[in-house]
Amino acid sequence: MAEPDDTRLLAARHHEELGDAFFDVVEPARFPQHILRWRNDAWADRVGLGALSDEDWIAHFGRFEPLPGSLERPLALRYHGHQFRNYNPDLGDGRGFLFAQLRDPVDGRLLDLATKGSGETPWSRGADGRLTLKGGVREVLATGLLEARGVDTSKSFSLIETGENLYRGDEPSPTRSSVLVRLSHSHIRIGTFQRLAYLGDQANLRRLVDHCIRHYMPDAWAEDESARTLAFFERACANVARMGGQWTAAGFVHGVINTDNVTITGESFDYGPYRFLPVYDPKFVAAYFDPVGLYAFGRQPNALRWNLTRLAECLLPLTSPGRLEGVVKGFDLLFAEALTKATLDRLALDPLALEPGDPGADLDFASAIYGFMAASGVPFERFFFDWRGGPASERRAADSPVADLYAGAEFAPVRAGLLARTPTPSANPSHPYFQGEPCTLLIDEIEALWAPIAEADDWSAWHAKLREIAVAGEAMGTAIAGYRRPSR
Ligand SMILES: Nc1ncnc2c1ncn2[C@@H]1O[C@H](COP(=O)(O)OP(=O)(O)OP(=O)(O)O)[C@@H](O)[C@H]1O
Repeated sequence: MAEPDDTRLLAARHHEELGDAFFDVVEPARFPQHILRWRNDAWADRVGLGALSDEDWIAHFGRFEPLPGSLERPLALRYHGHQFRNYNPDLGDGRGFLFAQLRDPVDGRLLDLATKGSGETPWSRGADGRLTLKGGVREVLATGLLEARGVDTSKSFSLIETGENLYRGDEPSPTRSSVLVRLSHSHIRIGTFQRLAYLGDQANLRRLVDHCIRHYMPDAWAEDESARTLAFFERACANVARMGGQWTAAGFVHGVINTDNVTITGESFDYGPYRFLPVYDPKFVAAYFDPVGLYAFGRQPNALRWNLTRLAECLLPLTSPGRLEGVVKGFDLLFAEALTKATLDRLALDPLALEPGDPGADLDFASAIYGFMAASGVPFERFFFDWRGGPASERRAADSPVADLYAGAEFAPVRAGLLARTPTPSANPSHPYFQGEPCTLLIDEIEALWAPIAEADDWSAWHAKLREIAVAGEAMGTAIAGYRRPSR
């Protein structure tokens, strides 16, 4: 068995403690090939796996030999979910499993290493249990740019091409296969609760609430079950609101906000048909299979509130219905505050805080920004790039290719708000990144990165983009470390 020679790996096995009603032990697929395409060295270093050789990396993340001290066998997790508002009781990890758990040595958070495309499970529903290479390539890009834009997202930890031919309706087929490993702060989905509520399994519902509090929000603990269930729900709402605010400020359209795709920690994950916005547009829809725009950019907060309402319903046997409803009613304000914070973070500006504890001026400022973006059609990322650090970038913004948009009367309140605030230390206006162009990932760019891989197995443009994303993350103070080549 290949072993990491870095002793910092803090392996854990907490999911198993929930009991075998929560998962099925499964076998990984045996792939005909293992070609390492991406290893996330920055995060691997952080969690104590950075010293693995490529060979050992493939043994763990392509053949799924257990990591020492972690799970002995992979666990396909059980869950249900509303998909586009239709309840589906046949879900569960159909092409993935929980491979390992570990503690982040820096902040102590419990992290999961989980897979996508690792083979069939009892929940595959007749499908192949695989992930296309293009799907994996897109997910690595999305997670990288979201991290750079300050979104709490799962990290793409490993991508290995696996040498099979797959058939898909939405890709020219046959198409290449891959297995992805992601690092995430829990995979406990709203759908994990829904399954227990559907089965009427109150004992396990209680166990799950207590497990979530213990491992993901220990400050919510209270002796009284009703009080701690409510505190758990409040934390989950705040986490999900934070994620929604970060998505909006990042110009990100997730595309499939089903209850099996939202976790109680509010860490963004599952990157299928996602898009980044070219310009601010509430009607923008990412998924071709969302004809009515249920998950359009401007409807993301509603979708998240709807998800949380489903979570509240699951908790009805454990706490007061009226108080759960009160928390749901507070979601819109939580979201507005989260969006304001995420917007200020993206601009690296301190809040104005005219009155202590009164976020009013900052909320108004965020509204003015998005109002301006909608009315002017300024390219989404351009605005944040031009104005990062507010007054610290005023001169640079005057030289922007869209400077004329900043000269109109509609921009005046935004300019005043920008100039009234103090840049934070992470504004970093002299970083070389801000002398170049904003880092974007629009759909045409993604297709152009994929084309040379598909046509000539040429990965250079994809790696160049990942390097560019890493530089953007460094400039914006969001990256934990720089890019390193994927194989050595
Ligand atoms: N090719 C496939 N084979 C088996 N199951 C699949 C396949 N594609 C999707 N599924 C299952 O269908 C459901 C919805 O798919 P979705 O794409 O939202 O999830 P996923 O990306 O596979 O997993 P996750 O939500 O962990 O990111 C999941 O239960 C997933 O496991």
